[in-house]
Order: sequence, then structure tokens, then C-alpha cells
Amino acid sequence: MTRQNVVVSEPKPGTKSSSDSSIFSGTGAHKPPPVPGKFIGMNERQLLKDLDVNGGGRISSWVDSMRASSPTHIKSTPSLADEMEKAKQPSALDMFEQIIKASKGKQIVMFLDYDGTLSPIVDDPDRAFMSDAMRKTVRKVARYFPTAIVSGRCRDKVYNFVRLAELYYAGSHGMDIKGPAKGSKYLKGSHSVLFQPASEFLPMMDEVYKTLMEKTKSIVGAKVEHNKFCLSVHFRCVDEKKWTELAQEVRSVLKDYPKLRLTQGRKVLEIRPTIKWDKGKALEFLLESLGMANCTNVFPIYIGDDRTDEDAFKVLRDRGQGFGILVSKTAKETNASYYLQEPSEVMDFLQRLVKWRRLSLRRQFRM
Ligand SMILES: O=P(O)(O)OC[C@H]1O[C@H](O[C@H]2O[C@H](CO)[C@@H](O)[C@H](O)[C@H]2O)[C@H](O)[C@@H](O)[C@@H]1O
Repeated sequence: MTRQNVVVSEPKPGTKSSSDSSIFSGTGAHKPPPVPGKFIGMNERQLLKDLDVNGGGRISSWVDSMRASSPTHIKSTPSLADEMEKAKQPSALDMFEQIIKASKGKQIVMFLDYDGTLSPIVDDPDRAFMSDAMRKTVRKVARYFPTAIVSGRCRDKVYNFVRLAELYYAGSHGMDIKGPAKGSKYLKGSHSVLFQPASEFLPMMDEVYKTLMEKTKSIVGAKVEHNKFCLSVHFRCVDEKKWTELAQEVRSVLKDYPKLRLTQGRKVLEIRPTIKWDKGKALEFLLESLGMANCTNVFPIYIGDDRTDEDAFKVLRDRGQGFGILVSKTAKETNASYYLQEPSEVMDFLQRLVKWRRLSLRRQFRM
């Protein structure tokens, strides 16, 4: 029995979940990583065992997992402060001074996820615009620190939302990386594509996209998004009664493609190649491109809201360098060290960082 396509459950309130791709890719031989904080318990392994696509995992488990990510299923919880305290994730805004202290004498490198981090989550993925104020803030951040956008979306699409040529962009969950087109003092060498580890999968992704479009066209609200090296099947606007049908259709397509696997984001099923590449690897690759892979004085900060961002949080935790910030209103199992509740708080945090950097540079020049 193969285990190449696995869907991962969104954490239910009062339940425990794990990062997706690092655990569930390939042969399924990996074990969930140790839980860093105090978290919530349910027999997740059992649930995950059931979500085996090629092995004929139960469709009801898929749907349970899809349900768990629905806000209508999130029961009221104790206060956010209580939850976060329990999970040992303090607010990055409350801890700002300590964060600055920890980064002293080091080069901050900023990694930003897009959806749910720089832009609010909306029903229509094509209308997930970031505000002008956020764009202005990110532009200022990039003036002081090398900055990358790391997204599940295809690179061109996320670039069209962000529209800042001075940034690095890693699209398709890090499988499509390009350096800044202009204006970055950190730019090294070529302006072109830096890395596309899954290019051989392009014809397959096109084929699966077409099949999925056909198979899901009668399900009202379902949307298949082509993200070049991965595909997203959105169910945010699908009536819950139709989720089983949608899951069945997706599974029926995927069973013919053992080289693809399935993960789950925020009301989205994500299909991607089984290669060992994720947002964490993209982060490491970008540090290397910046010539900072082996530096002890680098301080990467990664801000993201989704499971796929956990791969990057984990890389930072394992390296013992910098840290991750999870954007979330509810307590979740995470490898991030801090949390911010929503994109508006992300913007506050970034603005404080810019202000601090400006002041410290001014002080330096006066001395
Ligand atoms: O890595 P990210 O930049 O966070 O991208 C992850 C997925 O984000 C998008 O979907 C999510 O945002 C949509 C717009 O707010 C929302 O409608 C959807 O339910 C969310 O899952 C994007 O459309 C996907 O392609 C990305 O993979």
C-alpha cells in the first residue's frame, strides 16, 4: 500500500494537529515531530492513518478534516490570551523589545507568507488584495532587510498582488523561486529564476488541472486554481453537503497519480508533487542565495498563517536562528515562537520594525 497522497486535518478546537508536508510526504514513514508547546489532544495519528489516498483511505475522514477547518465548527473557546498562554506563544507585539534584543548585531531577513498574512482571507481567491498601506509597509521593510514572499500561489499571481519588484518571490509553496527584478542591494547575480525543483511535473499538473476542472464543474462553488507546480481545490464556497462528493472526485483523480500528494490549507485541498521541497527548504535556499546560509549573524523572521508555513517555522527552530510568527486568532500546534492575530497586526509589527531600524541607523550615524 502506498501512502503518497495524504490529507492533513485542520486542528479542531480541543484537538491536536501537525505540520503537513514534512510529515506526510513520500512513503509515509515519517513520524509527527515532537510537539513544542502544550497542546490539545485527539488521536490524530489514527485520523491521519485513515487519510491515505492511494491506499483507499476513508472518504469520511477527508470530509471530517475538511469540516474541522470550517469556522462554523469552531466552538467558542476561552479568551485568546488564555489560549495563547497555554500554547506558550506570546504576542510578537507584546514581545517586540525582546525580539529586537535577540536580533542585536544580526542581519534580519524577512520572510512573508501572502494569504492570511499580508492579505485577509476572502471568499474569492482572485480578489485577495493586500491594502496599499500593507504594500507601503512591505516596501519599507525591504529597504532595510532582504525580504521574500513565500506563497502557495503561483509566483506570477502573488507578484501581481504584491507588485514590489525589490523582493524575492517563492511561489508554488517554494517550488518556484525568483530574485528581485530591481532595487535590492542584496541582489546577487542574475535577475532571473533561481530555482524550480519540480519543473518536470508541469505537464502532469496541467493534465490534472484539466481533469479536476471537468470532474468538479457540477459542484457549485468549487474552484480549482492552477498554481503552476501545485493545484488548489477550494471548497470555501461549496455547500457542506457537497463536500463528500468533492472529496470523492478529487480522490478519484489522484489515485492515478502516485507522484502527487495532497495536503490541506484553509478550506482548500492542495495537490503537489511528492518531491522533498517545501517552504522550509525554500527559506534555506533563499538564505543560501543571499550568502547567509552559514552565517551566525543572520536573524530570519518568518511570518505565516497556514500549515505549509510550519515547515519554515520548523527549519528556524531547528537552526536555532531567528523565529517564526504564526498569524492566528486561535491556539494551534505550531513551531512558531510568537503569534499575531491577523494581517493588521502583521502590519503593526512590520511598521515597528522599520521604525526601530530607522532610529538605530540614525543613532549609528550620529555616533
Ligand atoms: O501560502 P499562501 O500565500 O498563504 O497561499 C495559500 C493558499 O492561499 C489562497 O487560498 C486561501 O486564501 C483565499 C483568499 O483569501 C481563500 O479564499 C482560501 O479559502 C484560502 O485557502 C490561494 O488561493 C491558494 O492557491 C494558496 O495555496
